Amino acid sequence: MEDKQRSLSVTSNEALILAVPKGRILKELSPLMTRVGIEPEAAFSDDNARQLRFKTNLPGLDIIRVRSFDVATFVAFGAAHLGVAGNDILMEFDYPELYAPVDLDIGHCRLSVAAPRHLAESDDPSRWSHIRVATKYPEITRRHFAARGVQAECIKLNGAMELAPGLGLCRRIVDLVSTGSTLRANDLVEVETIAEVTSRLVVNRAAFKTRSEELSDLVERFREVADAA
Ligand SMILES: Nc1ncnc2c1ncn2[C@@H]1O[C@H](COP(=O)(O)OP(=O)(O)OP(=O)(O)O)[C@@H](O)[C@H]1O
Ligand SMILES: O=P(O)(O)OC[C@H]1O[C@H](OP(=O)(O)OP(=O)(O)O)[C@H](O)[C@@H]1O
Repeated sequence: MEDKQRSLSVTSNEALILAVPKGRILKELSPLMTRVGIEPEAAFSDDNARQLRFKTNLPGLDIIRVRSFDVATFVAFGAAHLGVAGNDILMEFDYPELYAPVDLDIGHCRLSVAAPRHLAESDDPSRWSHIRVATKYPEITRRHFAARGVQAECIKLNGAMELAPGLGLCRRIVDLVSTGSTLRANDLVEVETIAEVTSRLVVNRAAFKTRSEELSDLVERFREVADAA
């Protein structure tokens, strides 16, 4: 309780900015932020509000709410000092400016290659030299297949990848899988796992040097809460 009421040791007039993803991760992140002692202003929980930047109970900390992929970009370019992003997104951008010190143990899923059931049953991956893949993750996909000498031609989609094989866009997809129900509902099967995914606390490396006291304090608070979960 004492921890929760601790204020930030602010070393600059400028508020620190925490970028959080809207959507599914926010549902898991909100109780974690409460345990860290961060209470956003009321408009943050109002789905109809058009506001994107919010004050918190901590005078030196504001929150911005952005698309999950954009969290990494805001933090990498220093527009936000820290944020929360899945390691799927961190792997896709591979920004050297990002430091990801805490696994928050939320947003569990995996990034996998999937194919129609009938194809997977007769497929021989050792014979592939070129494949076409629909995905939201073209960089991870290219790197993954290039590592074993396969050229992956990626078609970038932003959602509903599971439709692509059935409609002749490609034969394989790379997408996130959690329960597997989206794959099953579209008659696809997982062929291989590329990476296990959870969400991480990410910090801009330059900001971590220039505002180390405040940022280390926040990182430690998130670490304590994640470790206690
Ligand atoms: N089915 C899932 N189960 C658990 N975690 C998931 C799942 N799908 C995605 N995630 C995690 O949540 C993050 C955001 O998911 P997604 O890209 O689907 O965004 P969203 O919640 O639909 O919001 P938006 O597309 O508007 O940013 C992903 O980067 C991943 O880390
Ligand atoms: O294995 P499952 O439990 O079915 O979860 C996997 C689905 O979850 C994610 O989609 P999301 O619901 O976020 O939709 P979107 O990618 O179309 O935004 C992912 O892209 C899969 O489609």
